[in-house]
Amino acid sequence: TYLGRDELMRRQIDPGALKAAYDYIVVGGGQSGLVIANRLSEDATKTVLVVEYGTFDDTPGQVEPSSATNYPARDLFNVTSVPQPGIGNKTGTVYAAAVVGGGSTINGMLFDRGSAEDYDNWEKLGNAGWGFSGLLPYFKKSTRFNTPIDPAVVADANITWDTSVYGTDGPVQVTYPPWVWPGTKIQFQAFNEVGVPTQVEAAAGKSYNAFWVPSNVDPNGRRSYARNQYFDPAKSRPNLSLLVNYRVNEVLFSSAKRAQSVRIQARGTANGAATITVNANTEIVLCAGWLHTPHILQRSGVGPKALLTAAGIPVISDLPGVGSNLQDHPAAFIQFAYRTDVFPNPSSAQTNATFAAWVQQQWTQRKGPLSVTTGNSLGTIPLTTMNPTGYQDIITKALAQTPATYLPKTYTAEQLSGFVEQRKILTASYGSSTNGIFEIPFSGGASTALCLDKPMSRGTVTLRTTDRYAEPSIDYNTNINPVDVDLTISAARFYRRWMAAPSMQQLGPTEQSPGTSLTTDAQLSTWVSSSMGSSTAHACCTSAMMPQNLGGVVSPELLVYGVTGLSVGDISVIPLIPATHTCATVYAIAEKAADLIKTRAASGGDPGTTSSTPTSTTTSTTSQPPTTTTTTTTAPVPTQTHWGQCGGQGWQGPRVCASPFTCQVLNPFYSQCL
Ligand SMILES: Cc1cc2nc3c(=O)[nH]c(=O)nc-3n(C[C@H](O)[C@H](O)[C@H](O)COP(=O)(O)OP(=O)(O)OC[C@H]3O[C@@H](n4cnc5c(N)ncnc54)[C@H](O)[C@@H]3O)c2cc1C
Repeated sequence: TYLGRDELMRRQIDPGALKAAYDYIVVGGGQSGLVIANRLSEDATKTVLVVEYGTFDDTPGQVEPSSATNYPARDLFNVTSVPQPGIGNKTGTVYAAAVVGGGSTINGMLFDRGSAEDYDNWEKLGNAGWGFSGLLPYFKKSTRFNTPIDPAVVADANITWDTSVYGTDGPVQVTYPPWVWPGTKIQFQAFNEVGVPTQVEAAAGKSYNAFWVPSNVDPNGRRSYARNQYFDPAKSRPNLSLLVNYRVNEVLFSSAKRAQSVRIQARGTANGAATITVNANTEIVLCAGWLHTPHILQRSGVGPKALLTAAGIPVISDLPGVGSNLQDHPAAFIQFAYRTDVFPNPSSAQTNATFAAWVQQQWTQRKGPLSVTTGNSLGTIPLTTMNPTGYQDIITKALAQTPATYLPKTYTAEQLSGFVEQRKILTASYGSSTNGIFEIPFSGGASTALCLDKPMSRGTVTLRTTDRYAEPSIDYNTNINPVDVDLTISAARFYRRWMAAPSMQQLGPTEQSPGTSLTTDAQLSTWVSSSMGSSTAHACCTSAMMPQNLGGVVSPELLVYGVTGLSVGDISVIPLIPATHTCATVYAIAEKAADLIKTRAASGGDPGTTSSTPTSTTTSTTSQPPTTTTTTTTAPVPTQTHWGQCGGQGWQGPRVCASPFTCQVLNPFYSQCL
């Protein structure tokens, strides 16, 4: 079957075979969790258990480039945000992976890094060692750059790179696919004409202006990701165990507030049904992603005191920042059409049968348009370029705001101070010519998503006080801060300038939305509200690495404040969202996290090795000891859904689906066929 159940059964450990204790327990076998589990289990004397809510996705197509825009529901949590007043009360799809390999199993395979300033900003927030120079070794360690297989495509499109900023033998394989739509070259030229030069290698800390971005695919064009590059090579290690289809409910603490065990429950079983408690000798590492790492912390008594008290959860550590500081890249969809587009273009396969046949023929050699994932070129534009005469006014406006006005009402004095620090750094980035504020993905198409890379608004992930096991409440607070609207208006006006560039005229661009009649700030602000979506699947920052007196949740060593033996190794530790798609950054964070964990274990520092009786944080579930009885998994397997491939390549807006599929626009950025 599509899930490859035999393979699934071979790979997962049986819940009955669980040991009473492991040296390390990694919560979540997603992207970061598999990296950390691999690195920790390199030491054969250390036992590592990974507990993952999802299962294996062995669908053959899931490693093909076409999977980059499918986002299969079987591999995602089913969550929707609360209505967003800043964008006309729309609710938004919440993107959080529920599958072995996590986001790396289903993402768009666009593999870029932020600019050096993005990471240096983290360091400025009190996180020594987390600037670009501190992370570069881990960007390298996680990657291996393969020379693109088609030198003709490289030469024709003038794709450039610098191998020195990638690894040579890291797990994740990175390269440029053998296809570029001809219109892309014209778009690069037009960028150059409006003051946006092309970078030679953006991954060298220069991912601003216009640049090429590789895909995380192997030389055969197949997805290279955490599951096949970090887990599969390590899966036969006797000291590494992965339990799938289990949810971690809580972390349990000793009376000395040392994280001592996790309480887990089979997926799909009723809350309050039998649970199992597994002990950790050395450390528990939370890698459940931006959505569930804060949720698990809150359920475990680590979070905002008022929230925990309302939910009847004893407070282990009052950390107001758990679940706050939520950031993503919201996107507004801008639509143009080309009257005199070059041939072939991303729509040609739908309109020209000869070209469609050629595309299929090329794909038999794993070349041509079907080798492309979501595209390989980006404009990430500094505000000083987008709005040279108005950027200073936006900065002044941001700095003049009373911070609490646009922040969640739950923010404490510490969190407000933390936001003020963030704002100082963010506004410096708004005035920088070497840091991008808006992303414009382009691959030959005329329409695209304008993605706000540095939002000023902050959202929340909040446990439901009446049902702690229900999915948490997600409030992105998209565009709640008017500065974000000003930035998006700047981006829309800049896009028009780009479309008006001399080179672009050979394509005959015509504006469709916002529409040429909308010119004033007020008109464009209405358009922003109607066209913007909350997420491009880059949510982060909900257990931020910042000083505790600024509302932080973890230290620069990634240890959770107020307890011992507990760390976070996933995307939620990011304090400020970088101007990049987040996958490559998560690999670097997880690689660095693994080194930090190993180093402190070797030095006998935190978390120590004391053991005492765990204190339960809830009485609503029943703990049962692990048994040695062999049982087969009782966790339900999601039902199969047919997923079709949407027509078109690159960012072409709503896509045409082949009958009998119906095209569903997920957000302005991506669409899929149901
Ligand atoms: C649809 C989509 C498209 C994307 N496209 C791109 C792209 O093109 N380029 C790019 O750079 N980035 C992209 N991203 C972002 C990137 O993939 C993510 O930021 C990254 O994978 C996050 O890694 P993580 O380890 O923090 O979380 P995840 O990889 O999400 O891992 C979290 C894991 O924890 C598990 N889990 C959750 N709760 C529990 C629990 N209670 N108990 C046990 N397990 C639990 C989940 O099942 C999941 O496997 C995309 C993301 C998505 C979702």
